[in-house]
Amino acid sequence: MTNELWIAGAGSGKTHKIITDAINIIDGGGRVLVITYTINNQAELRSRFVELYGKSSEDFVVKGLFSFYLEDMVRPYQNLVFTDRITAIAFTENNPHLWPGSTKYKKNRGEKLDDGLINPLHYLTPCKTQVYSGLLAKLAALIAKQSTNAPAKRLQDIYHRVFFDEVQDLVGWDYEVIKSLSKIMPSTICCVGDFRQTIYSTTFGHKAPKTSQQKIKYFHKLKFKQHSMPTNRRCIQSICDLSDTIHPNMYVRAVSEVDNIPDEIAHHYGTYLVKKSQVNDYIKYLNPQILRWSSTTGKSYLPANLSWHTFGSSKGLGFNRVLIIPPKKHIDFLSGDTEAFNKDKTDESRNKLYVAITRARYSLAILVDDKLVGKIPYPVWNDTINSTTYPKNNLNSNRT
Ligand SMILES: Nc1ncnc2c1ncn2[C@@H]1O[C@H](COP(=O)(O)OP(=O)(O)OP(=O)(O)O)[C@@H](O)[C@H]1O
Repeated sequence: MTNELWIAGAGSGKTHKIITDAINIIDGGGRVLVITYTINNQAELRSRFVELYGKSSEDFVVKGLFSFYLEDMVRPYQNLVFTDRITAIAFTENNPHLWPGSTKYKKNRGEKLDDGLINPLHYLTPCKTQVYSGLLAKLAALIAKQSTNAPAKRLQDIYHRVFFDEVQDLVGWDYEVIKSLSKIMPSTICCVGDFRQTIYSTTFGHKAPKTSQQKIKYFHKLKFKQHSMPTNRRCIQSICDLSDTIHPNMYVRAVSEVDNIPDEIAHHYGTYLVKKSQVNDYIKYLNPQILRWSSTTGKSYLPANLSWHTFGSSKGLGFNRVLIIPPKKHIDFLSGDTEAFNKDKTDESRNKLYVAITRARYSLAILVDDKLVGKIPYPVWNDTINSTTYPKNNLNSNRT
């Protein structure tokens, strides 16, 4: 057996695979570590493990990426580099060594001091007890090197399998860490992800690999065996077909394996437009999970006290019914403007649309201005619908 890379589309069963593999290992007396980037995905992994296993287990360990770096890669060996104990992570989206809003570096922040020793101010805040999140992977890679891979040896002793989920979000130094681990663990690591869902980046900077092609090449260089999963097990075919339009000509067609629509859902399924003037009725009758571009999108016309996710925070989740509140750019794209994303510096906006669409199992509705109806090639939710035809207690927001 070799280390594995599973790259597969939304809803193909990547999370399901992690959990069922983990259960098999735990039933055989083993211990599993799953590392993922977002808090929502950590919660989703834990709850789906309990759903399938029937209870929680201390042999199923889920950690956020930064906690993993700090607890497993850095802190046990930090004396090799720093004297003070690192107590916490200082979260940084931007390079903390640059003056804000500028490309100018602050003084004395380089990695090495004049005497060749490591400069604490490169990795740690001035009080020297907090480590910058964006430099944790670099520090973990440094410690792995200086300790001749002691963290990997320790992990190999503790865990029978180590999963990295949402691997598309890893960049640069994260890959140096995976390289150091794979030297000691040639058959323990399983990386799982979908490059169409790259919407975060774990850190700033220019270190490769950054693009999906570079990342896949890196895994191949480390001798990871690549696998795929051919079908979508979450979304019905019409939702798969809409999701396939988001990255045209890049991937094979998503084929749905969902052929059974529950009775309580069957009165409304498929892909629809919902007019702004009817959004309150739609929400009232169908109780969809609301996914909005940002926390403020649609604020002026959506009812207050709704439960919602942003497109980004919905990653990893699934719902029977979804109502998308898109930004103008997404509406332009869905109206046929194939160049709507052309000026974007990254694929984040396009990928967020793909993530949002693929959260829906049975019905996907997209909110549009009334005047745009007719310009977008999807049916409009039936505005003459009679509320008595809708069951009061439907299953619309059940997570999958
Ligand atoms: N082998 C399987 N047997 C039965 N159900 C499955 C299987 N694989 C996946 N499913 C179901 O299909 C749905 C989607 O699976 P899952 O969430 O694991 O996909 P995913 O690839 O992680 O999705 P995403 O990347 O979009 O978050 C879930 O409801 C899951 O329970």
